[in-house]
Amino acid sequence: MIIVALDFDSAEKALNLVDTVKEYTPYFKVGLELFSRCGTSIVKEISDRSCKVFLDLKYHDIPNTVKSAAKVAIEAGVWMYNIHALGGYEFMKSVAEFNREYAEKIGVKPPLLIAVTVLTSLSNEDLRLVGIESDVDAEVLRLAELAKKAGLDGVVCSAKEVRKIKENLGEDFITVTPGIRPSWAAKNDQKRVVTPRDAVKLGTDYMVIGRPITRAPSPAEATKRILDEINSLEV
Ligand SMILES: O=c1ccn([C@@H]2O[C@H](COP(=O)(O)O)[C@@H](O)[C@H]2O)c(=O)[nH]1
Repeated sequence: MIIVALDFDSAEKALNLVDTVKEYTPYFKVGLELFSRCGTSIVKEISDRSCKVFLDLKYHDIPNTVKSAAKVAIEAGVWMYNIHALGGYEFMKSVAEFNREYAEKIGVKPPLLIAVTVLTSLSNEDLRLVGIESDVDAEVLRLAELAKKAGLDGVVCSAKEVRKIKENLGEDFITVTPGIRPSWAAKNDQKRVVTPRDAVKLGTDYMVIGRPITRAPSPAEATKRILDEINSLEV
């Protein structure tokens, strides 16, 4: 499944893109730029088009502050949102409990809650520079284990780490993987990249794809090309 990252500076640009590619995928990601510009109205406008919103604000703060922000995401009706696993076990556990309890209180289905492990723009060398001695693979698995124990639904990681996560934590534990790059697209600032075809082979649940689609001369053709490459796996 493809989640298209709507990294735009206006609702108009984002909604044009949604209208152009929603026949290929109903999943869209609203991140820091678009949410800072538009707030929850953009979530409503995308949901009104029968599409699902992954709110990618990567909450990382003390539990009380994040629970207050999570209220906004739950009330807005997002399908999925995320927090940083580095916020810690107690933090993740209390947000997961709050997610279920608050959704029940206001009478909605709890959104999926997932944890960011190690950003796909980071490599082993980058971890060393911030004092983390373990390799990315080991760090991702450790944080994913903690997220599962805390009651989260899944993690954000690179598709490179999906097999290890599924083998250790089960096929049902959701993996959401940015850093997806078709062979014909630029890597940009992503370091742990995987092609869409390989990501599917590795068992990713949701691929997050931004610039290869949104900055393509024809976003619809780029999405179709990616889907054709994935579907050619089945022949
Ligand atoms: O580890 C992470 C977590 C989130 N992202 C976000 O995904 C998209 C990727 O966009 P591309 O244009 O395909 O690179 C972007 O919105 C990031 O904020 C990530 O890349 N890595």
